[in-house]
Amino acid sequence: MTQKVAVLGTGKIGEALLSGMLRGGWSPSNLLVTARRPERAKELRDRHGVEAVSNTEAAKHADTLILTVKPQDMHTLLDELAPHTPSERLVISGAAGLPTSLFEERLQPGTPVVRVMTNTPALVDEAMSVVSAGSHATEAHLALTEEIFNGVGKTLRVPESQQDAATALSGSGPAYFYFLVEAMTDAGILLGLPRDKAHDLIVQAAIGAAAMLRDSGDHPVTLRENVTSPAGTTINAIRELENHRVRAAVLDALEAARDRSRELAAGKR
Ligand SMILES: NC(=O)C1=CN([C@@H]2O[C@H](COP(=O)(O)OP(=O)(O)OC[C@H]3O[C@@H](n4cnc5c(N)ncnc54)[C@H](O)[C@@H]3O)[C@@H](O)[C@H]2O)C=CC1
Ligand SMILES: O=C(O)[C@@H]1CCC=N1
Repeated sequence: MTQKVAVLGTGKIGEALLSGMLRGGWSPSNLLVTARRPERAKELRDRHGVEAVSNTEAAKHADTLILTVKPQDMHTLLDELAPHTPSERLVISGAAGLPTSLFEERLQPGTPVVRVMTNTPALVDEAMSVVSAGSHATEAHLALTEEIFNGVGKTLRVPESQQDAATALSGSGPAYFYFLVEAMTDAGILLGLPRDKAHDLIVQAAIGAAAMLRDSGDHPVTLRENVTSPAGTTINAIRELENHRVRAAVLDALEAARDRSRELAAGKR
């Protein structure tokens, strides 16, 4: 049977996923999108050749519904979907924080729900999408979810109890690296480099370091030690990072992100 998949609330993440599915060979005729604004629906139709429908039409006609609205908008969407969503639909939530139990309570009894936390590198097929099953999701539902998200990068299954932590590490993770690149580029300005050259140097250092982390098989400590010459330049910088408690700041920062994911689950806006 050909699966029909609908992306509901097609913003940044929804569109990244949609474009990845199209690149991965999904036919536009098997995909539906929904959007809040008619101009956005037209944009998606023009850009990707997919049909834009209402949320209730998507619930009626698609086998799988991928919900990519903000957590704060999910309750309104579920109010709309609940009366029109048969229990055999696979519902995939891409929202931070929200547990599968919330969807199971709001939709028909027995509805299979899968929770996924992806990240914006989906736009360049380098996402990490962390996948957890709700209580009615089977191996087949997880496999279909992974097939969809493998189109935009890698997938990893975790128990749902680890999803808030995964959100802090990998959902939000790219933002920390961008923040660091921004700060390091400013440091280049401080040291007298033109901004474009500073940017190029830092971005290439980031790409090179990422490739080493992925491909060398070496531990990050070894990779850092290999850069850090006795009485050299790097150790002076490392001393300042330690003086400023950057490691402790990272631990606190990711814990704060994890805590916010839990707050979203509790419905805190
Ligand atoms: N931005 C990121 O890096 C990541 C975001 N997420 C999650 O993905 C979800 C979406 O995030 P973004 O794409 O960044 O947000 P976004 O704001 O770009 O997209 C959400 C879209 O949903 C639409 N929408 C809201 N209510 C709607 C409704 N009732 N019917 C139809 N459309 C509706 C909005 O108009 C908007 O276009 C969130 O739940 C977020 O937690 C997950 C991983 C990473
Ligand atoms: O900041 C957020 O809430 C979303 C979820 C993970 C990344 N962005």
